[in-house]
Amino acid sequence: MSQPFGFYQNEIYFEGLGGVVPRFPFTYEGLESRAEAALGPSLWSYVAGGAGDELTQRANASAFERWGLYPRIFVGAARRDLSVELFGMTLPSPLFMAPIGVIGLCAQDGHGDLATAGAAARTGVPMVASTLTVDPLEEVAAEFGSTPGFFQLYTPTDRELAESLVRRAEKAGFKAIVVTLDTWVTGWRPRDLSTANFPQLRGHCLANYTSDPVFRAALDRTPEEDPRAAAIRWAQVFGNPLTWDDLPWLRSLTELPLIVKGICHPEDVRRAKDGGVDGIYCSNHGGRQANGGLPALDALPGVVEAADGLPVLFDSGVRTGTDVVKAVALGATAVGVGRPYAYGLAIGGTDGVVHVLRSLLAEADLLMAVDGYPTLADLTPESLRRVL
Ligand SMILES: Cc1cc2nc3c(=O)[nH]c(=O)nc-3n(C[C@H](O)[C@H](O)[C@H](O)COP(=O)(O)O)c2cc1C
Ligand SMILES: CCCCC(=O)C(=O)O
Repeated sequence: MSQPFGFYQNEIYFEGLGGVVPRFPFTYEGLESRAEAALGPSLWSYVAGGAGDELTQRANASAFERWGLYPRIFVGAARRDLSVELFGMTLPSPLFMAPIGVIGLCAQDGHGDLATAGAAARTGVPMVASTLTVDPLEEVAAEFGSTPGFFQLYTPTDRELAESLVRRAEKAGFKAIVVTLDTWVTGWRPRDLSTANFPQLRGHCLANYTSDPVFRAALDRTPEEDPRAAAIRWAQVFGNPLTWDDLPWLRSLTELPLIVKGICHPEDVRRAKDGGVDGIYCSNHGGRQANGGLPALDALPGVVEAADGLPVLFDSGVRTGTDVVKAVALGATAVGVGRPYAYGLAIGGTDGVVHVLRSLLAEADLLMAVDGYPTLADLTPESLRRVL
């Protein structure tokens, strides 16, 4: 095994001995305030904002406070192993980067998807690339190095286009397809409404569409000649209110592992499982879609139980390494980080994302060392106690 994740702490201290002041913040609040300054009001409201009065968004994060980890003694957790098996791959840790649409814009040069993919290559932490990347999916995949990447599909109403996107993702080397089910229409987002964000962002969402032969064939004039017509066509095909009747078709799209994202109800898990999916992704989209809902963490145990051995990916509210550990203890196979890495990207490009990922992993690793949980398998619901 390469050096433990917790070694990041030593690196920072060594640099400190040499008088080097850390470039990036170590708390979520620190990331937020630096990112807000870097992004400017419009992008900040898009990334930081959520649905309604953001009750669910806040509840997602505070749900982690209601669980406390028991320390175990005399365990000798000097060596930790955070590796995890997922869809036949061995990942160095349970951490992955959740899909973030138009994240490209968060980087100074506007190519943040490529910078994020570069951070995946450097850390071994997989990126789930959104359908809404600013650069085409093939260019994003080319930056992954030996780290596996997953492709997140927003299923268009044009089935042929959906098939084409999946074919391209397969060809580009993506290792799994994540179909997001909770965003065929965007939720009520007051911050985006007050900055009239979406019409502006829309122009940057199109790369995977305008580079697609099926999408292009449906246009009278090329997107280069008539970008407005391409944007209109995109708005027409983007959102598909899928039903259970569509699951067999989705399943037939690929031989790659198929994961459905946005699942919180155990009954939905059972139906998805019956439909032959390979993984369940428990998430409420970081509180960006529906407000007033259950914190995703509170939905996780029911999802895990119903998944009955099927891998469960989780996100929504993960802010620290201890959050990662708690989600694993509650049964998540892999844990997605969202906004924090977008903030790292805004602050420092690839280096900023690498910093956020390494910080999360170092904190998780050191917590497992101090509290006596040498492997992920040692973390179970019995390791936790409800504290509030
Ligand atoms: C700015 C932004 C854009 C997002 N875009 C997508 C997307 O394109 N596809 C998707 O499935 N989820 C998207 N999500 C949701 C994330 O994948 C994830 O569920 C969410 O960020 C988790 O919440 P957290 O960031 O508060 O932890 C987006 C989230 C943010 C913050
Ligand atoms: C039109 C959807 C935008 C990307 C997304 O999923 C989000 O903002 O949460």
